[in-house]
Amino acid sequence: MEDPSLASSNSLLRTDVLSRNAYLLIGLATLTLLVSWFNKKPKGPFPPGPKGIPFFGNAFQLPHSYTWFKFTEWGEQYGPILGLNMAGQPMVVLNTGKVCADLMDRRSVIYSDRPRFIMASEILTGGMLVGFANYGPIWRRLRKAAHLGLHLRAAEAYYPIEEREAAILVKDLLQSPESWDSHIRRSIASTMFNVVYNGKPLATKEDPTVAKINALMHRVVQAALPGRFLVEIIPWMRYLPDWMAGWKRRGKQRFREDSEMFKGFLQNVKNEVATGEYEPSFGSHLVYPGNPHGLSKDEEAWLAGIIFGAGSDSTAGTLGWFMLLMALHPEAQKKAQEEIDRVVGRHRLPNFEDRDSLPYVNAVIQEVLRWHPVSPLGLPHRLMEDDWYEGYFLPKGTIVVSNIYGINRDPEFFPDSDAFRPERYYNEDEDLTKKAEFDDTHGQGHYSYGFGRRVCVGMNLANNALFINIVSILWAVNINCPVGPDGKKIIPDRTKFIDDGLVVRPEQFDCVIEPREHDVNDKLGGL
Ligand code: HEM
Repeated sequence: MEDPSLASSNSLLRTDVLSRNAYLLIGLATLTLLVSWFNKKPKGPFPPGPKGIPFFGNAFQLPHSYTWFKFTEWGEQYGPILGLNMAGQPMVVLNTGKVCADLMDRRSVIYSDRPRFIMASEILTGGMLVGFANYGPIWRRLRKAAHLGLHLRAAEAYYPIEEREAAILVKDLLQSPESWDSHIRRSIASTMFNVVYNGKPLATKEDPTVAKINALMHRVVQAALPGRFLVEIIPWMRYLPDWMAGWKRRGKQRFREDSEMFKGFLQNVKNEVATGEYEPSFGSHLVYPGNPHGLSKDEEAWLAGIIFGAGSDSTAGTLGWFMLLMALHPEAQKKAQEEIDRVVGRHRLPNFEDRDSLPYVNAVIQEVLRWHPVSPLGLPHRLMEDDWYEGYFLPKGTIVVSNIYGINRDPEFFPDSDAFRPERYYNEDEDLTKKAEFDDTHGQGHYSYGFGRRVCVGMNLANNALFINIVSILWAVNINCPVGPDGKKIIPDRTKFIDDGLVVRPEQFDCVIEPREHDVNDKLGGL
């Protein structure tokens, strides 16, 4: 979704004061790039990759969608570390877990920066969007505060919110199963909103507050796309006075409005904390007097808002893949349900205390995350110093992309990798008491949460939300493919997806959701 207030500045050639001179500026940018290109003397060989065209290199060879398939294909041809030239900007794509871990985990001290996003990070979000922030003092403060509120133990404080929302989701699915996607999105938005700000469950996924935060996230992601703003190619334009640069003026105005919005949300939490009567939330942890994170008021407000924004669509998108995979794999669904019935019984909804006794359900969750990560290429890292790896020279400033989709399907670690097989998370005789080990996956068994110091800071919260929703859905309902007039199953196309720039989720598909027992609704209690 494009923000109309910024849209007028989105194209490179518009009727802005500057756009009249756009050709001149593009010429200047080209000249600058050419000069720096010819002056560059590489200190060693750059990793191999497809041959590009003069000056633009491989910039026009990347497809607009399914990029991860192309990277996987190139990886098979050129090796685990693929070198690309994006019009003078060196970029490497890492195609195995080992290379990702060697560089982004084990050398994280120089692989943890992000590429510079002038419009998206510096102007629209004042440098306070933790996921885009450069590796420096602001990011360190934000990340530390985020970690304090979301680490494994801290995330347990949000169990009651997650259990309540999962129960509401089940009730909604039983009432109007055809709207399953909306129910999932409402439930996760409500979970994340309450985890961050606390309050009441949200009534719909179209809640105006949520819609505003989502719009901001989309605005930022759109602004980060290559070619959106000329300033990304000619960085000195960042210093043009506002009266000369409409795009900058409008961006700053947006930033002021969004800052006010986020401060308002957090003020409500502050008011509650001041009364002494409040439920713990990420926000209450941030504003609690005496907390040691050292954030400014603006940083606090932005961190809370962005945690909501980063957590909602990613978790809901993963649940979308879960629904698809359950419709496609009734045998795995049945096995998980049998385990749940054995451990939990049929008289109550599952809860977090059941988790350790449900190894097969946990394996289903790992396999969903592995099979289709919502962020197939993660977020790009940027190399902060010259580096050497396996005889290749990687210059400072290289953009480093992890092909998470491809790595999660590396046949060496995940044989028959296209198959949905939760059993792969157990040892060979599929003894559910013995977990299989997967090196360098931060204990996850897949790479979907990224790497190094930039690894997803919300992964514990995401894993918790996925567990309680998945186990509750499987306890309550069966998910099946619809049957056509010819009596045959209508199988959803597992290769179709929506990529909205933030997450990749399956294209809308029909499935039949039915209660596992006629009185399942009565067992949900007084919701
Ligand atoms: C299934 C759900 C999720 C997936 C698959 C996912 C995946 C990712 C990935 C791949 C990255 C980039 C890591 C890197 O740069 O190497 C990331 C970063 C991030 N994620 Fe998640 N995420 C999920 C849920 C969440 C949740 C629930 C939250 C918040 C509570 C969250 C907050 C963040 C933040 C703030 C960053 C930026 C970290 C930084 O740059 O320091 N994510 N996530």
